[in-house]
Parts: sequence; structure tokens; C-alpha cells
Amino acid sequence: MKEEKKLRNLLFVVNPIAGDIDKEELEDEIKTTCAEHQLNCTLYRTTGKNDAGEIKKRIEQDNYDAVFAVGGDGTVSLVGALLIGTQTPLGIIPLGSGNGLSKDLGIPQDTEEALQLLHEHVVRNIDTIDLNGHPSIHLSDLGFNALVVKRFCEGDKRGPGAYAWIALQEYIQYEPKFYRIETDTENFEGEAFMVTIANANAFGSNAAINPSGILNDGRFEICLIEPFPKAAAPVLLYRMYTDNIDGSIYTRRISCRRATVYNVDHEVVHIDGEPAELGEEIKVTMHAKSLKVILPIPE
Ligand SMILES: Nc1ncnc2c1ncn2[C@@H]1O[C@H](COP(=O)(O)OP(=O)(O)OP(=O)(O)O)[C@@H](O)[C@H]1O
Repeated sequence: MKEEKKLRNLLFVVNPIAGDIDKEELEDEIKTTCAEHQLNCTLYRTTGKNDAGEIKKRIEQDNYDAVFAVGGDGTVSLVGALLIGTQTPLGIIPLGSGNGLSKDLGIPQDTEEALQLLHEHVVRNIDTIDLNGHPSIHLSDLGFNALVVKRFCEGDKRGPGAYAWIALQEYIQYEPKFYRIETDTENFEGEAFMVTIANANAFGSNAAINPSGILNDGRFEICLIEPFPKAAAPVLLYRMYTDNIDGSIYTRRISCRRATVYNVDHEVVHIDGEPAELGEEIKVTMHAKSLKVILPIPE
């Protein structure tokens, strides 16, 4: 196996509010681990305002060997988007409410184990996708889940419990919306409960919307949940949590390399867990193996 370049100079982007977990102790742990392995470490704490600009400035000023996102999927996307197309790998110390991408990548969810990646790892390339110029590394949605994500981001409670409570409240009154989807393989026109544009497999909650998706195959999947009777919801959820969504008559997945999604009813959208405004016509393109990521050494 090719010898990995040793990391020397690291930037850690720490989201102090992610997952409702106090990060002070962790910051000390990061500093200690770096000192033990003679690594130079810089910490940047996100503020929620113009973080992308601030981090970009730091990356341009200093020659970092890797940038670690310390937080949830939003923090991972923020950092990952800045590293797409560069030689600088993205590291992840998962500390959010859900940590979907890190789970799909097999990154340890235990902080101490994840910190081992600073000195023992491999670097691999993964695909990213682009929605009207906005990068997406994990999963983006139109429809029900996007609405829940929007309400979650507007609220002041974090964590999986807050997310589940909002989902339940919205589910009771949610009506499917109309979409037209054209891809290089198949087309779709009709109502859907939600449309997921998936580079990866599962949401942070572990619900697998795209169970067989591969992060470096040069393809993405459009996962549709079509209108279903309210009574079918528990079985649908069960299928998602048991990697068996394709067994449902209410779902379909389109694997493709490019797509245009017409969001006819102007339904809300999120990209990797952050609400986004994309207009009615959404062009989705694939950037194969465009992001380097730091992963555990395979067993
Ligand atoms: N200092 C801060 N104060 C308030 N909000 C912040 C701050 N730093 C970042 N944010 C916000 O945190 C959100 C990203 O959080 P992140 O996704 O990392 O964690 P999470 O939501 O707890 O976890 P997950 O996405 O895995 O469910 C962004 O909306 C960002 O604007």
C-alpha cells in the first residue's frame, strides 16, 4: 500500500454549538494529541457568520496538510466545500447531532478513536456533487425532510430529540409536492413526499435513504418517496433503518451522472443539512473523486 504523507500542520474548525456538546475539553484533547505527535495545530471556532470566508482566508495564508471539521454535518460541509478540487484532505472529528457523512465514511464516532486519525490514516478521493453551483458532499433534499431541517435550524434546540419532535409535528400536516426530474438515465414527473439527491447513503439519524450508494463511483442517486397512506409510515421508516428502502412500493431510486430537478411547487431545499435557495430549476452535476478525505486504515 502507498505510504501516506505524514501530516504536520493542521487546522481544526470547531463548531462550539454542534450536537449541544461542550467543546472546551475536546479542544484541550486536540492540542495534547497534536503535541504528543509533534503536529502543529491551529484552532478556528465557528461563529455562524461568514465562517467560510474566514476559514478560506486562513487556508490561503497557511499551508495546511489537512483541515479537520470538528462538529456535525453542517461543519463538515462548510469545510469540505472549501477543499473540493484541492490537494488538502478533509478530516472529520464527529461531534454533531447526527454525523451522517462521517458514519458513511466509516470514521469512528468515538472522539478518542477519531483523534487517532491525526497520525494513523489513509487518504482517499470521494465524489462531490453540485446543485446550481452549491457543493454537496452528503445528502440534499427537497420536500418533507428539507422542511424539518429548516424548522430545526430556525429553532434553538439541538440534538436528535429536537429533530424527531419537529419531524412528528410537520408530518401530521405535510402534503406531497410536484416535481419534474430529467436525468441521463431516467425521467420522473409527479408528486413526491420527498426527493433526496444522494452522494452518500444515510442521514445522521442512520435512516438509509440510499443504501447501495457508493461515494466514489462517479454517480449519484435521486431517491424518491412517492405519496403514501399515513398508515404506511411506520413500515417505510422501518425499511429505512434496516437498509431495505427498495422493498417499498412507495420508493424509487434513479442512479445517474447528471440531472435537472424542476421544483415546480417551490418547496424548501437543504444541502447537506443547511437550508438553501436554489430557484425552480436545479441543475445537478457530478464531480468525480474531487475531495480528498482522511479515513481509518482499512482492516
Ligand atoms: N458559534 C456559533 N453560534 C451559533 N451557530 C453556529 C455557530 N457556529 C456554527 N453555527 C451553526 O451551526 C450549524 C452547523 O451545525 P452542525 O451541522 O455542525 O451541527 P449539528 O447541527 O449539531 O449536527 P448535525 O448536522 O450532524 O445534525 C450551522 O447552521 C452554523 O451556522
